[in-house]
Amino acid sequence: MAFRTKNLFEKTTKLVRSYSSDKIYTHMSLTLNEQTGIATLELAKPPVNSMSFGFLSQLAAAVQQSEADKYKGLIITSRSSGVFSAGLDLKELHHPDSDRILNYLRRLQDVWFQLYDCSTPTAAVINGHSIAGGCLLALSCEYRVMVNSFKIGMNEALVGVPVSPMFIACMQSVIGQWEAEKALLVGRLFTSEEALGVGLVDEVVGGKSEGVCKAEGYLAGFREVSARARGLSKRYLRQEVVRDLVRRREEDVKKLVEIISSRGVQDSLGEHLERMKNKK
Ligand SMILES: CCCC/C=C\CC(=O)SCCNC(=O)CCNC(=O)[C@H](O)C(C)(C)COP(=O)(O)OP(=O)(O)OC[C@H]1O[C@@H](n2cnc3c(N)ncnc32)[C@H](O)[C@@H]1OP(=O)(O)O
Repeated sequence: MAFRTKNLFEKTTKLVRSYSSDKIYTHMSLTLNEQTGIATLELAKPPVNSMSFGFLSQLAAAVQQSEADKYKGLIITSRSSGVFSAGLDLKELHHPDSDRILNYLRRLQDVWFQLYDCSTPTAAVINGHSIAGGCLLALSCEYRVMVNSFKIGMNEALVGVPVSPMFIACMQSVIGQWEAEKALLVGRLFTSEEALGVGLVDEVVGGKSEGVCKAEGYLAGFREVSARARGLSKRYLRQEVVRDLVRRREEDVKKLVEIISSRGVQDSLGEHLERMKNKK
């Protein structure tokens, strides 16, 4: 089989520069299978694929690349065997500079809109823990297959941070209002099997390669379907959620900055970071 690893930086220099002056595509790789037209985006920011400013910029560029090059599908997975993504980089949220946190959250919104609203068929192979922002990333894809023995969910309640509207919208759209409420208000992390039970993931498998096969199977299901009609239908199906969040995005981001910067939330974040340090 012919595989080609793209140097995304080369192809998207202009785009990437407009997002960030960070050196780009150091935190992930995008590999196109030229036979199937399906690309795999492998997250590779050790140790836990935390979503720093630079990570989000690269993710945005990779999603744009998949649209621009009209990939037949995009599979998002992790190079780590234990963590899909630990979510937002807690260091970005703790004692933030006011301009940086504003731009950071705006970038998070941008990435989410791009991925959630992209016409490219998307699938997540969740081959490790997938927490908060990591769960958002998986839920923004159309199809999720999860390797067993890991945890997935949005733990904001346990971190002491409110769950933001786009996280809520995504969770609601996948598991429904009541299940979302029950999970989000206590920051529940589901095992792979529990996630399957509640519909948070579509399949549970024994390992990553099996997961990739399942994801390829899902994406191959669109081979006979008009890409244009499919892309438009996806947008129509998701437009209500997108429209509402686009309309209120600036209001949401300013409110979130205010909340995150508050003394109580900063104290909780500090305690959470301390707990993680001390668990060793
Ligand atoms: C929109 C605005 C509001 C949004 C609010 C919240 C959204 C979020 O996404 S907040 C992030 C929430 N995520 C977490 O709370 C995850 C915390 N991490 C874990 O539970 C574990 O690390 C995990 C289960 C993912 C993996 O466990 P291990 O494999 O045992 O690794 P370690 O715990 O030893 O971690 C290794 C190393 O990584 C650091 N780390 C972990 N998570 C994060 C993170 N989200 N951001 C930054 N850094 C993180 C951890 O502290 C360790 O660092 P060192 O001690 O320096 O090695």
